[in-house]
Amino acid sequence: MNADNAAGAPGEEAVPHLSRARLPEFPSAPVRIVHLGLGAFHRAHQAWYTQLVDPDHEWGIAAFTGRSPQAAADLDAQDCLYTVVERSADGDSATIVGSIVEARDGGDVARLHDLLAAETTAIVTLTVTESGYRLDAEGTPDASDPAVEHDVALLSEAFAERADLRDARPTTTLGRLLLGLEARRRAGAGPIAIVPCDNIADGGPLVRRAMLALADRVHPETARWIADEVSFVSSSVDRITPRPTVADGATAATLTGFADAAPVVTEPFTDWVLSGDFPAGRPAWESAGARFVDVLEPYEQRKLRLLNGAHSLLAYAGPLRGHATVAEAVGDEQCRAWVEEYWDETERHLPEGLGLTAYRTALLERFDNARIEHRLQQIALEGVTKLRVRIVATLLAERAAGRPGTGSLRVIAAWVAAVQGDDRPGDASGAAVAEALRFQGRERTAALVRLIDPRLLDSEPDDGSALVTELGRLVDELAFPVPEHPLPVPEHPLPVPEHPLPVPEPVEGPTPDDSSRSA
Ligand SMILES: NC(=O)c1ccc[n+]([C@@H]2O[C@H](COP(=O)([O-])OP(=O)(O)OC[C@H]3O[C@@H](n4cnc5c(N)ncnc54)[C@H](O)[C@@H]3O)[C@@H](O)[C@H]2O)c1
Ligand SMILES: O=P(O)(O)OC[C@@H](O)[C@@H](O)[C@H](O)[C@H](O)CO
Repeated sequence: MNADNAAGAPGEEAVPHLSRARLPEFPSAPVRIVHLGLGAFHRAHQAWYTQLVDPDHEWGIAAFTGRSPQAAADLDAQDCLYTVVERSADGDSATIVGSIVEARDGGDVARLHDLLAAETTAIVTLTVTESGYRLDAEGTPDASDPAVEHDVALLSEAFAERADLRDARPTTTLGRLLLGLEARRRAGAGPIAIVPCDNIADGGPLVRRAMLALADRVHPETARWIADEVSFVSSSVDRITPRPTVADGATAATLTGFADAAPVVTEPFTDWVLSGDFPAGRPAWESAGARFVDVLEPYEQRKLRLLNGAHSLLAYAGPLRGHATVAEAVGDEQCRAWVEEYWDETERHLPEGLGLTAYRTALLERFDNARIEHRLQQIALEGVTKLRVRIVATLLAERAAGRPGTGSLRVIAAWVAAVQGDDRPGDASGAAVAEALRFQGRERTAALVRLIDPRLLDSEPDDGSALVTELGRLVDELAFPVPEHPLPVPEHPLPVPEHPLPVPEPVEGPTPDDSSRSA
């Protein structure tokens, strides 16, 4: 074995790296799917489903990173093979996955161009995080974001001049996707499906509107082609997949016998519900349990509001009570009671027939799995966008029904407490959060709420005054909790001296008032 292609300290038996030459059962399939956002979740979910349903190796994935090229380099070094470790409360099992056949730096726009211009490419999936779409509260590309404006200017020039698009360097996800779609239009390569797989609501129509708005600003002819030829598919995705750790490589090697620089650890549970058309074909994902439905909304709302909403609650309230992971936080009776309170409230605004009692029980079991080390710090990132998606609808509905919405308000209160703390969670809206924090007291609270969604204040009869008061009370309660056990009362009260302390005799002399008189 070549020493360059094996892991192990001197003296230890070397563990071979994953490679297709060693594992001929994983031949490279031709690329038919392009993925944007090569992170842990894509590897544990869409790529895993694709492998399960593609025994003849017809559906290869070319995956692009979003920001750092590292994940692409790590995967590329092992022929894009990697290990999915399924971690239940009882133990681990491993699967090697080979459906990703090309891993690229997201900046390699020329390759993205060529892949989308190919008729054989049928699907683009995305997992670039909620804030990676760079949308404002109305769901249009955020015109106050300099990166969005940079791409609009750059692509307007490139599209108008019919320049070689391979030379253009847009930096945003939607800008890059628009370049790829223009390449497809010019090549006459036909229709294609775009499938956002992030935790966003109504993802197909949302990304379609955003894409059309962007294209309309850049080149209206391209916008018309997208409206006619591109299908935007909504999907609700679920599989808890924490950020990988160094220890995961060792686990993967023990389970498979291969060293792996890009393993993922995930829970056994998985779910994928999709709605929309695939005009150029798709893998039979339903054979691995994915469901294709006409109306996605109920499944999506159940998942985003119950699972992700509770995750956000734990992510902000948990650390205030000393917890670092989901399992630790949900094991705390107080946090669990807050989750139940939030769920009771959320349930009132979910459609019937979704088996919510069983769903909640199953969620608690999944959260309780302490072998999945899902760090609250990771979930706490990007609170502005996440709370907008996960919490706002329930809170608006509760307030409209004349109820306080305490369970949902508490999630926002916990976020307010977190962003006011020393270790503020990272956020693409960080500058706006910092701006809001320049205010004090009620004004600060109102400015922070307005960032999440202005309707939370504007839809209130008193312009949100009572809501801000209630929020302030909840923030105080979270940040300065009343001790659960009041300070102990000594069993034997301090003895009262039998003889009171002697009162000193008055001292003779002038008082301050006397001084003027004595002068
Ligand atoms: N991890 C999970 O448990 C899970 C489950 C369901 C859905 N998801 C969805 O998948 C997303 C990604 O999760 P992950 O675990 O793969 O995260 P990750 O950090 O491992 O990967 C995220 C990917 O998106 C890219 N990215 C991040 N911010 C970006 C930006 N602003 N612009 C462009 N690209 C950007 C990163 O470079 C990376 O390629 C989540 O945000 C969520 O919407 C995750
Ligand atoms: O991945 P994020 O950062 O969008 O959100 C963190 C978690 O709430 C989320 O990843 C869940 O684990 C996931 O949605 C479960 O399917």
